[in-house]
Amino acid sequence: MAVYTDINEVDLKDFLQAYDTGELLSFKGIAEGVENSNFLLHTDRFPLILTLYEKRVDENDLPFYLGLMQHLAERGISCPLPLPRSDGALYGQLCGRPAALISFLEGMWLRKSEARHCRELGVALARMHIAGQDFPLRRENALSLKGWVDLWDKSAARADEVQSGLESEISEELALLEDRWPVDLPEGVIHADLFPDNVFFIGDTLSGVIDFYFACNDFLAYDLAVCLNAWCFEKDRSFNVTKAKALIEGYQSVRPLSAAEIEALPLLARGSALRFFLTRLYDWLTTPEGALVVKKDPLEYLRYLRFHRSVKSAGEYGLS
Ligand SMILES: Nc1ncnc2c1ncn2[C@@H]1O[C@H](COP(=O)(O)OP(=O)(O)OP(=O)(O)O)[C@@H](O)[C@H]1O
Ligand SMILES: N[C@@H](CCO)C(=O)O
Repeated sequence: MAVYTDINEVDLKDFLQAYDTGELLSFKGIAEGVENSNFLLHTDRFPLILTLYEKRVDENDLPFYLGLMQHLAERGISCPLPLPRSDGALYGQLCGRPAALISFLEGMWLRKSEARHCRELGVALARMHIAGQDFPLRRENALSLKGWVDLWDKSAARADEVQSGLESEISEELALLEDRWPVDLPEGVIHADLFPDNVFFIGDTLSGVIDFYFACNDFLAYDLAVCLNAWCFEKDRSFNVTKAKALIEGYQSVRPLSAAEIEALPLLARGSALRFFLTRLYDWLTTPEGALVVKKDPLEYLRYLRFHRSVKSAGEYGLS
């Protein structure tokens, strides 16, 4: 899954009238992803991805997400390019949902990544941060401290159903992060969800980045912390320092980190682990049994959170 909203040919053809796509030849739902409904369209001119935006995407944020993709693509970052409608708008409405067409990117996401891929990822992330510096729109990170507190307020009372002791452990963690969260690190536009399934490779070469629907303005080093969690733990949940070192070295080959960013990395990694723990926990507790969506395991991120809590300095991530 993810096709939450089904579409039919008549509605789709009507929607496509506002675009210059050529003739629709076929369309099919894409099973992967958990947030939005995605379809692959073939026209007599080019393949396209159609996305219908679901519960977590606020329509007011679409100009930011779609404008950002356009901005980055114009600066040579390989990411989907939104196709404008003939009236210039970057999205329309289909089956009662906001919907956009974006270019199809070649490549596949890696089911098993190696340190060399993490290095490429680091390079691409830093290039993206630099290309985003002059993006004129702004979007606060709705899933930073305040968002974490809101999510926790909705889940805390039932957290011990998932693992005993969670309620007190996470409450303490949140209080600590609220107390110590950095205030003055370099900021910019971040992707904020750069998991392996959002990064395409052709062979060993990174071919593109997708899914900008959590992008926002926040600390640049926080994006690196998201990648440390999403890319540098093995299936047995052990931390792979070789991958972390490669990721950070790749990043620093384009954008060197300041001393303050390096010092803050373990704390940022804790925050990032907590962010994904909390969204997963919320979904775990609220998604009805039998829903056609893969529920991601919150406890995976609890493990990562505990790991970073034990880290004394960024040297443990392979930084020399
Ligand atoms: N521009 C694109 N080019 C090629 N394939 C794409 C593109 N955008 C999306 N896809 C395909 O659709 C799938 C789901 O896309 P995406 O990750 O954006 O969905 P999502 O529901 O927002 O998922 P999640 O947030 O869980 O990663 C991708 O794994 C990929 O197979
Ligand atoms: N990448 C997220 C899901 C999509 O936002 C997670 O793994 O929890």
